[in-house]
Amino acid sequence: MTLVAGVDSSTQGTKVVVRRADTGALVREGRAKHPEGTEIDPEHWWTALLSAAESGLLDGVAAIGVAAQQHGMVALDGDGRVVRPALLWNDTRSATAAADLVTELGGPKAWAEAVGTVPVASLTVTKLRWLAEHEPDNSRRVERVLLPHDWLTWRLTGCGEAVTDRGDASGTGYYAPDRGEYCPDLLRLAFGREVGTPRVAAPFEPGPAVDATGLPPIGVVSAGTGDNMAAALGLDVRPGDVVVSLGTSGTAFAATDAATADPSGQVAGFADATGRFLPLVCTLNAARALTAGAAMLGVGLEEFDALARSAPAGAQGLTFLPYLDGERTPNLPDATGRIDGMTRANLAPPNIARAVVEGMLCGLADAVDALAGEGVPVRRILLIGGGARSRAVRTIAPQIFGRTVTVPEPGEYVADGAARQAAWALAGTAPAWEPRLAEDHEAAPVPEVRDRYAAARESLRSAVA
Ligand SMILES: Nc1ncnc2c1ncn2[C@@H]1O[C@H](COP(=O)(O)OP(=O)(O)O)[C@@H](O)[C@H]1O
Ligand SMILES: O=C(CO)[C@@H](O)[C@H](O)COP(=O)(O)O
Repeated sequence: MTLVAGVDSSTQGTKVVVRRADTGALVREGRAKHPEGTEIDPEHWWTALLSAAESGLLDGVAAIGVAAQQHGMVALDGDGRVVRPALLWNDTRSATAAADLVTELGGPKAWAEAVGTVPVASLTVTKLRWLAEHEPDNSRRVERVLLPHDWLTWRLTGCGEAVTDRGDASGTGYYAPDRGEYCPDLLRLAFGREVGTPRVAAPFEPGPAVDATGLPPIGVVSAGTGDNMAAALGLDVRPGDVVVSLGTSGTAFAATDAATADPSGQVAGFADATGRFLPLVCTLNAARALTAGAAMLGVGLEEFDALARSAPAGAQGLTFLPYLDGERTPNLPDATGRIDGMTRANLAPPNIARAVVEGMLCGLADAVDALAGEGVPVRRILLIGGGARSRAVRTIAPQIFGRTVTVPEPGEYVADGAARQAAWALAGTAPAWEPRLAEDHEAAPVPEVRDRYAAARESLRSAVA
């Protein structure tokens, strides 16, 4: 029995799955947490990977792939040491740098045409500008910039050649997914000079063997990819499927044959891990809005869930804007959250819990609309990520999205996608893995919840403009 492994090194933790290469059946899995914060020494990802893989988890594995949170800036000096902790996708300090870069290139349309995406603080290119402006000494030492998954793959393979894939590269802001090329002019614009970038491997290219102390011998390391691209691969998405992932970030994305270039900046025109494209909308506030809501009410996630389900649709008039960590879509990095519509009659824990779930989902329903506005067909919504484990989320989602919501059985779809990439790289052909079980959730739409949310969002937007 040939085994393959997939790693998901996401914002809050590392998950590792080991699956059969022929059927995709789950054999074993491991996990470890990452420290809190929006900057982190990449060494923590490495120790989390070793810890998730301890007790022989990877013994007998023939190939491994790594998927990780997108966009993080891992800046290395000439000796391959990090010059500072990695700045993560959810670190908003480069928001001014993003706005400056948009202006300097000639506006949002120029960026959409160049790289498919209008930079916001999440993109690596804006973090390079921030580094150049705020930390000149560190900046002078930078020889190479990698993404989190590139760095982990490089460590796994003994720090030889650094490789990436077109999916993760497309989230840098200095790689054009439609042309399949880096854009040295944009690196110079952002950083004042060019820096080394990893080679972009072909989809499913088999890489070298694992060469790292603390791990067993594994013959093939695939190129890896960004976590959203890996989830698309793990779910084997088809035309018409839109994935909504409720992790630390909220994302809505689809795999398409044509590249997108949205000058409004809502839809990022990423590439996927298979040679296609992955238009994607990302919010900064998803599952952690639920944990913050539960903490505010002084209850655990299960009780929070029960409270939300006990309140009527619309939370008796409460509307929650979930911008607890600022927001990326809409681009309001300095925004804060808000609860509107409070009265003596409706200010009760069930309504607050319900409003938090509804508000978080409304942000993702806007994301699905933005994809549709770019011509992405929406025939099925697939709900995944930690937040999809909440029963309240699963039952309220069809009311907010106004359509059937399909929830695949709980699982680690990012790590699964990385494992599938590894199996594909090993065999040279697509593995025919069994489709995963899924449950359809239906409910009558409640459009007034989205109408109230839209009014609150626009009122906040005009207040900060
Ligand atoms: N039953 C649940 N209800 C609500 N949130 C949950 C539940 N289970 C997990 N979560 C949340 O999901 C998040 C982790 O989801 P995950 O998709 O693994 O995120 P990431 O990939 O960003 O690390 C955590 O914030 C966790 O609190
Ligand atoms: O920035 C994005 C997508 O553009 C995020 O989706 C990150 O890739 C982090 O993902 P999670 O930790 O939420 O899975």
